Amino acid sequence: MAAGGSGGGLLAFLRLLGQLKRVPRTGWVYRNVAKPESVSDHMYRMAVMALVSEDKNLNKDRCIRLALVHDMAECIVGDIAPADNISKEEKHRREEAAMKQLTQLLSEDLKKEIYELWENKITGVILKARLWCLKNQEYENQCTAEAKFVKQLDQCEMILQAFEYEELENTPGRLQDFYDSTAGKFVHPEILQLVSLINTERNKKTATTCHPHS
Ligand SMILES: Nc1nc2c(ncn2[C@H]2C[C@H](O)[C@@H](COP(=O)(O)O)O2)c(=O)[nH]1
Ligand SMILES: [Mn+2]
Repeated sequence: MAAGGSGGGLLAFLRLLGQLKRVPRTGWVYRNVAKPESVSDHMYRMAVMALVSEDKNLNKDRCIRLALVHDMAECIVGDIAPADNISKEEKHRREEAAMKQLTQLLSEDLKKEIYELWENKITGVILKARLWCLKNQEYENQCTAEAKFVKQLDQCEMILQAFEYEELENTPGRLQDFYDSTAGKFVHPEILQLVSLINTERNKKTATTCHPHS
């Protein structure tokens, strides 16, 4: 690891990043989940989900990097959930400023690498984003197959976590809205297969609870 321009930049970057371990995922906080995971918990499993992908058409290394970077700005901005009713433009503005603050602590090469990986996260099209696409920016504006795959991992990891909370708290079906809001958003075959497995396991639990004597 090369320290950033100011030498102490790398340590400052890593300490800011460490805040992700203490940022609870807002979606669970709003639903009163007892011990909500952190943003880094979420991104770690996403990175492993990318690691175990067998799709040879995807650049797996790039997917892992995108997963590790996609919510990085939340160490400064916090975890903005749809329920916060903050516009995509305002969310992007805050996260863009945070990513600039974070990456300016690193060397020029690393700054460019990490900032460009992050930039392709905007869903929907903004003219500026299209220009970024041309410069091959990644996650923020869903330019590449890898960015689209990682976006689906983002939502798949979330519904898997919702199922696990329902199991842990023995409240089958309680977090149904996470399933409703992501319905139809999964396209990649591997992710569709994983979502199907999650739904099968989850439906068993719900069925058992509805008819405890069955
Ligand atoms: N209730 C819902 N909450 C959602 C949904 N999509 C995301 N979220 C939550 C999960 C996180 O706490 C936060 C942002 O998630 P990102 O991974 O996009 O940073 O919002 C949803 O569909 N329903
Ligand atoms: Mn995420």
